[in-house]
Amino acid sequence: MRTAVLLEPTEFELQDRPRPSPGPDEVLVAVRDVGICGSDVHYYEHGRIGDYVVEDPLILGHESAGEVVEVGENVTDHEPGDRVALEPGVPCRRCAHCKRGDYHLCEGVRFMATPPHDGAFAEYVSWPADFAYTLPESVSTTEGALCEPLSVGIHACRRGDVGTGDTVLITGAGPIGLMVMEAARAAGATDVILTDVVEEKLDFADERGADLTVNVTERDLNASVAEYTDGVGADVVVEASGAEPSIQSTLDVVRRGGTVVLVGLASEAEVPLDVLELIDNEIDVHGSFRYKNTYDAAVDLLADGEVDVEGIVDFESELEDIDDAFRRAMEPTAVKGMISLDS
Ligand SMILES: NC(=O)c1ccc[n+]([C@@H]2O[C@H](COP(=O)([O-])OP(=O)(O)OC[C@H]3O[C@@H](n4cnc5c(N)ncnc54)[C@H](O)[C@@H]3O)[C@@H](O)[C@H]2O)c1
Ligand SMILES: C[C@@H](O)[C@H](N)C(=O)O
Repeated sequence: MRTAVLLEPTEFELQDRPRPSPGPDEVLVAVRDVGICGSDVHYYEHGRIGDYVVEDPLILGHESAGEVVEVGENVTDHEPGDRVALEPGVPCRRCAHCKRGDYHLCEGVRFMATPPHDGAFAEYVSWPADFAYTLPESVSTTEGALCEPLSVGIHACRRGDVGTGDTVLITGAGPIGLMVMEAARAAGATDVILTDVVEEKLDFADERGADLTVNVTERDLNASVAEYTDGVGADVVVEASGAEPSIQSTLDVVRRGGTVVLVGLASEAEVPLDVLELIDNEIDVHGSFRYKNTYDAAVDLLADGEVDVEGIVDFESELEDIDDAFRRAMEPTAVKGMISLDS
């Protein structure tokens, strides 16, 4: 099968590798669509994310969907021809975190495209059947692949307990910020504010229905939020940029008694936050790591037309053009690139 393998930073090689066989509890999936995520781009550029280092050639790509072509002997709920979205993180199922239901926190998780585990820029992937979610006729495999970033958005909104009538401020209008906007709307938020430092990103967020966008390089965020919320502040602030000044600004724009959800990964592990402000204003601060139990919800939201994910795709490429696609994904105005495979 054809694969795109990252040999070292900025160097992909197209390789033919043996097609995998499904294990007894697995499905073999002919991959159709794979999104390019910021973490793929980071591995491509730098060869590492924190402690995760690409030491051996690695297949990137963890936002994927395709068609089942073969099933293992124990698999009863999938059959060849099913179109499925693949949840990329498979936990050990046995540790304390898995047993209490926090399988996304499993320390033995096998997460696609996180070294040393290969991802989905390949013609075929063999994957546990219970981490493959059947897509109804109305949901495309592009949308199936984008269940992954949508899941990050759903989980962040669940962590922030976003509810009916809420005003949600999202810092960072990249794909994750945009997916948080979709999930927040689906959860009942009536007012969504997005910030960014790139005007084109905010124009795009406007087109997608943001109620207010703020370019923080040009306008004072506190004043803009105060004006929009009559001085109250946002009910929930979801930080989706990873930029230190943005993380610090969250406490200034959340309302007293509100919630801050940190999704963006800061380049520095330590970011000063005013704990007295946090205590005085009784602000809940939550980390949000990947997701759990979101794929069924994501597929249902897509089937019901409650969210739009396909609209964030700004370019598509073939596997053979993966180098160009990654270079394009690195442009500051790029939002979401997809690699399409036709087996
Ligand atoms: N916690 C998780 O599970 C999880 C999952 C996926 C991604 N992430 C992280 O979430 C963040 C967003 O992901 P993405 O793929 O959308 O990244 P991205 O880089 O495409 O988007 C980030 C956006 O933030 C904007 N930005 C930069 N500085 C800013 C500032 N000071 N204020 C407001 N906006 C600013 C950028 O212009 C960009 O549009 C990244 O840090 C990523 O690593 C976390
Ligand atoms: C969750 C996923 O999208 C993220 N990029 C990660 O590797 O954790």
